[in-house]
Amino acid sequence: MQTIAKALTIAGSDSGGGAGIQADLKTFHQLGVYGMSAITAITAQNTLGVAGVYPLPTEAVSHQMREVLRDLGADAAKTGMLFDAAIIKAVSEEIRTFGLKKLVVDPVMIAKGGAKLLLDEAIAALKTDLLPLAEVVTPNLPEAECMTGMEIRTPEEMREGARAIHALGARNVLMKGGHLEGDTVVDILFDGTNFYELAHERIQTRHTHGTGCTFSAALTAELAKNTPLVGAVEKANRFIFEAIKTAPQIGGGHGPTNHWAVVE
Ligand SMILES: Nc1ncnc2c1ncn2[C@@H]1O[C@H](COP(=O)(O)OP(=O)(O)OP(=O)(O)O)[C@@H](O)[C@H]1O
Ligand SMILES: Cc1ncc(CO)c(N)n1
Repeated sequence: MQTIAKALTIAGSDSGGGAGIQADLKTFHQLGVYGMSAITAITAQNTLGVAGVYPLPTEAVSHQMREVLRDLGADAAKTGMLFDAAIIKAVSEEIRTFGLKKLVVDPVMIAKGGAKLLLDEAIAALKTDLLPLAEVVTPNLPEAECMTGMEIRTPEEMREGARAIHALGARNVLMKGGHLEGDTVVDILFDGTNFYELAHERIQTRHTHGTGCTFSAALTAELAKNTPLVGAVEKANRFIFEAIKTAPQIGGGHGPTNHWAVVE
């Protein structure tokens, strides 16, 4: 019996189920990976927005990670919403202690409805403590702008932004292009030497809640299964495209994607 691949999500809870650890665990499961979680914050949230944010005590986050990693271990892990510098530092310490190498950092900062999921005072800790531990960091364009101070609105500016973020220590940078203008969505992977561009048509829909979480969870699941990085990014890209295209169309606002999406 082949040992099941295991992935750990270190992220916030989205009560609406479309983003956060809920999206991550559903995506891990759909891609055949055993999912585990260390919750960093609770949000009272639905498709209309985030009504409340309740960060957990730092020790509660560290303790969840230690209990999972000392017993079950993880073949790959991702970080999502981390909220403040203390949580970022505690999470970074446990990642170093347990030697987690296949780490996807999804630098969650602002929810689609505009709610702040990362305090401004935590940006520095994200860059100095967490990015150097990342196998790959997956910023959307506003997050990349925040981390670099650059304006990033075009594929060329995405490539320059990727270089700048790589210089902060992440081994690979996946710039997510959902916020680009126009009918084509381009994701750009930079490995420190080469750029890999994945372009596809923009799906005209409002149901894109949690697309970044779902994408990075799919990427994490593939890395947990030892898929090489470029192949893992390609699979995650296909998964999120199908998940958006077949979204369940629920909720009065930005609805969730389809975490039951099937891709080869
Ligand atoms: N309308 C769309 N049509 C097709 N692909 C999309 C669309 N919107 C986003 N994507 C894809 O979804 C993935 C996530 O990109 P996006 O920029 O939406 O992340 P995000 O802003 O972090 O998402 P969220 O904040 O909702 O979690 C990328 O692979 C992107 O190409
Ligand atoms: C808990 C949580 N994490 C991440 C996002 C980003 O969509 C969200 N809306 N909620």
